[in-house]
Amino acid sequence: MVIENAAAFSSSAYLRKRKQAGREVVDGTEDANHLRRKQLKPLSLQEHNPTSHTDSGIKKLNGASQLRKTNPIVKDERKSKQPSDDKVEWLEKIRMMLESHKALTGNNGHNPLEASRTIRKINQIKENTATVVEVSRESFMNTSSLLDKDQVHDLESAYWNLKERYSEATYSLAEKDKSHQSELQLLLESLERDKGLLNTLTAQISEKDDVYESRIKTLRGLLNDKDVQLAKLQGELGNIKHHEGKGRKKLERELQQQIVSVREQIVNIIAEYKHSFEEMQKGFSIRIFDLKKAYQAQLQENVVYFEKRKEEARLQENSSKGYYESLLSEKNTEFNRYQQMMEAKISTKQRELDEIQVELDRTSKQLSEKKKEHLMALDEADKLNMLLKENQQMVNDKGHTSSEFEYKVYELTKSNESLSRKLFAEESLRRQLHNTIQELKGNIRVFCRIRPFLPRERKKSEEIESVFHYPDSHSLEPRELLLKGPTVESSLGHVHDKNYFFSFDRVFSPEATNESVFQEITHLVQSAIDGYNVSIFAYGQTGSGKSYTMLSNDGMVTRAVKQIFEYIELLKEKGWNYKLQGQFLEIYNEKIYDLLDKNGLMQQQKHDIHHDERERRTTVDNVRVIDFEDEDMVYKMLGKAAENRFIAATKANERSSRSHTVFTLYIDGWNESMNQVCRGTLNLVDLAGSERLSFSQAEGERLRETQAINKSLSCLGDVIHALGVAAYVSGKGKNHIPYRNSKLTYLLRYALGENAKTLMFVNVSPLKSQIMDTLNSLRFAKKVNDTRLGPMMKNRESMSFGT
Ligand SMILES: Nc1ncnc2c1ncn2[C@@H]1O[C@H](COP(=O)(O)OP(=O)(O)OP(=O)(O)O)[C@@H](O)[C@H]1O
Repeated sequence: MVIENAAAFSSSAYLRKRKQAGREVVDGTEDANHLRRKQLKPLSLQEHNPTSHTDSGIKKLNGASQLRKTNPIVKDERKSKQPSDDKVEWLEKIRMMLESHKALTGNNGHNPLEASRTIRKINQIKENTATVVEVSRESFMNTSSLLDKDQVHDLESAYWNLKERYSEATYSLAEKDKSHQSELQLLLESLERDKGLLNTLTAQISEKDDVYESRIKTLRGLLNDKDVQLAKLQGELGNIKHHEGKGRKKLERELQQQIVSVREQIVNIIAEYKHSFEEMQKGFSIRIFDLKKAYQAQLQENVVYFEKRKEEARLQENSSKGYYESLLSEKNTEFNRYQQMMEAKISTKQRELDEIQVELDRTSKQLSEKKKEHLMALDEADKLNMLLKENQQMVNDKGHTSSEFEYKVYELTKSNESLSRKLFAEESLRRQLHNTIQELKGNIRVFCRIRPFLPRERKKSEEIESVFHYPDSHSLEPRELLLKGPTVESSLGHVHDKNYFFSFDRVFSPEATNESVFQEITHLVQSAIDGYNVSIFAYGQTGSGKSYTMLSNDGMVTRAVKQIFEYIELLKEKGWNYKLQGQFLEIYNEKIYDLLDKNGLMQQQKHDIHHDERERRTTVDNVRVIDFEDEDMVYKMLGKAAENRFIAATKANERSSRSHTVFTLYIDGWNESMNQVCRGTLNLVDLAGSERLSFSQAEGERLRETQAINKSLSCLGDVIHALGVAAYVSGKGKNHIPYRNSKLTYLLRYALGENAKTLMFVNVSPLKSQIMDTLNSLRFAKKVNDTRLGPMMKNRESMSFGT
């Protein structure tokens, strides 16, 4: 029974366990490699404490040795093969390797301190450069009113571009540093696992020692039992020797046999013990050898890997540091060059603007002198008229005609005629000067108007965050707008807000009233009275305030009509008479509708456009043109047009934002005594909503509408652009202007052109959710704004740097 137990413990079971332990080592190594390859989440440096694990492993081993010291048999047997020393030595080696790994990763692996020092350095350079950029930018912003929009825009773009590159560079360095650190952590984690495995194995070895100790104990117990049994038998044998008789011999033989058997058993137990002990020693040595080999391979691999990473990190760091430093210095040089260029431009512009200012002052002075003279002449004419009347009265009263009186009447009539001519000449001069001033301002102008938040929008706190800044709001004529754009992701995955800078002829913040806006267009209305073709457009997405600006009760249309009637009344004194006529058309799906003809509207009457090249006038077939005798007639007509528009629409609200309306006032004046005529037109256009309309989701009627709106708005942009190009190329008129590409541009052919004056309102919403539409509208308006017609702008263009 005892022998069976000992054998079962010694051979197969132990060998099976040893094999298992061997496989665990291999698995452990593979596991660590696998983890490294997979780059699992690293431990933080602070969590890692390799020394404590190593120490605890050694402590356990010492505990096992201690146990062995209490057992003399084990001690003697082990001394011959020295397994315990071997193990201690091997563990000590592993501990040293771990220590050297720790030192390697802490001091010589990829050095995070070095990387963060590099980042700090780069940040410092970046900060310095950013300060230079910021200071320069501010100084440019202060002088930006002296620059044209392209230059300011270029400067702004260069600035933002530079800023973006800096932040990308910084971000990239920080990312690299992060990835190095995480790799480092991963390696530390791998070591941690190796140490864990080592501890487990150490524990297993100790466990085996314990089993071994208890087995020895059992064998010793058995031996003791057998010794006792033997002593007892020998005692019995001694006692029997004193007995007499026949039975003694037999008893003696039996006892002798039992003693021999017990001795044999003892010998077998000792042999079995020796055998199993040798087996265990052999197995233990093999296991130690295997473990040693596996760990040495593993540690060697780690050392090679660390060395390689260290070298890679060093090379990478050197190259990226060099790259960003050279990028920064390149940008600095570029910026300095740009700064010098802009300074040169500023001083040129300053000189040019000074000259223009002098010219404007001179013209304005001339104008006010003429006005004074004109008023004095009016006074004189009144006095002479009075005198004439008095004289005629005297002649009538006295009932006699004297040649003296006739002569006086003749003289007075003559003088009256001369005064009328003078008045006419002065009015002509005023018109000429007014036009010169308008041309100096540019024949295409763009005003940007941001509508206020509506009461219902104020309830949504996420919407009322302001997306606009007004950099020159302190100025009398604010022109600049900064849009805080949508959040974007750079090519390096860096997420940030993008800002867009725009500059227009005027920027009206949400507080601006229709009255203050009209102040800025009153000169254009005056030009229409003076005989020019003037168009005022409202462009913008649905709900951005186009109709409010143009068609509301105190909007541009109402105010323009009022101004025209008041002025033509004044002109009567100067011998000018005027006839005012108007039409109101709607363009929907590239078809024209007459909003003043309800029946024609319902029957979808056909309206063809005709152009009279000589008169530079456009007429449309089957359209009602109303004669206006007073302001009220215009307002009634506007009311009727709004009513008919509503009736014509199947889905009233949608159609109103998806069609263009064109209100045209024909202003015809004549001066009989001077035999002069002047013919001006004023077009007030409320354009269809410019929101980004996707073809993919539209179908049927909606698709047609979308196509029509996109086409006509882009044609409008193309025509304005082509006019801008045509103004600067030689052989004017030869350039093709694509008026025919849409109904809107074809209808407004003479209102959009070299001698015409165009103002575009770009209306934008303050809502954050509509930022992309706002950006699109502002970009379209910028394209229009960049097109300049008129002497001043030609002059400006020739002064700018041609890049
Ligand atoms: N400057 C402003 N002050 C006060 N309210 C305004 C202003 N601009 C627009 N609104 C209001 O905003 C709303 C939308 O304006 P409006 O109808 O003029 O936009 P729209 O661009 O013409 O839209 P649609 O293309 O649909 O015709 C209206 O309720 C209008 O009264």
